[in-house]
Amino acid sequence: MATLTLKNVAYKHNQRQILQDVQLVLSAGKIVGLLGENGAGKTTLMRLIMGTAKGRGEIRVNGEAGVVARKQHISFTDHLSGFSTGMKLEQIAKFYASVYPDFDTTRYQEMVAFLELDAQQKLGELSKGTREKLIIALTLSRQAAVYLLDEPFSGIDSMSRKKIINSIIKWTPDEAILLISDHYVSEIAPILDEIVVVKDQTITLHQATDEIRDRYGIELEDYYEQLYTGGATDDK
Ligand SMILES: Nc1ncnc2c1ncn2[C@@H]1O[C@H](COP(=O)(O)OP(=O)(O)OP(=O)(O)O)[C@@H](O)[C@H]1O
Repeated sequence: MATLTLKNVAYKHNQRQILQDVQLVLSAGKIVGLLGENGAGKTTLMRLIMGTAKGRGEIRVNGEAGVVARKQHISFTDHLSGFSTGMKLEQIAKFYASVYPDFDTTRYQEMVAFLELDAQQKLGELSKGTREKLIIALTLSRQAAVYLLDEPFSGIDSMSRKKIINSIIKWTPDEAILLISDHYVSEIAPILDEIVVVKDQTITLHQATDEIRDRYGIELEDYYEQLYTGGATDDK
């Protein structure tokens, strides 16, 4: 079963403390919202989990702490920055299939059809939203324990958002952990099992969404808003 644990994780950039004292335990079968304001450190946390940023502390995925072993269990597409803009989508998919033995081409083709991507289009021709759809298709087409989606809804219109949410529900394996970051919770609230809030350089809250609704009798959006206006407390 998939597990992701972070113990005493800290990260500095140019002498500036970005994250510190980060503790987190996530277990299999959960869709987890990683929430926080601009610059809170959500992307940094994903890059630390993936091993593309190096910090202090211990990060384990399925018990593996070493970066190479850990990476094999994680599917994360870091903004496709390594690909040239002239590459066609079908070439990118072929590259993924050749590099990742766990890449499921059938699943990818299904997602391409569902998200209405054009395999002949070039990366540089994609709109922001279409690019996000491609990232989701590539990321979820791998068979991994942990999936990381970094702000898949930025710049996305509401129809595409619904499609993306539906693809997440349909294609995220039941036994995996999906960590999905966003500034706002409203867009993804219906599919989240847990939320993790990054604030003041650390994780200030990790709670099940059912518990929030049951205990406080309010929707996730309102609860999250209260965290910033001082109304909600974390007494976990
Ligand atoms: N490699 C880096 N180069 C420059 N700045 C960095 C780097 N790594 C972290 N930072 C800084 O760390 C802070 C957190 O950034 P990060 O992108 O993780 O936040 P975020 O929560 O994902 O924000 P956003 O929601 O705006 O994407 C920022 O102040 C950023 O400038």
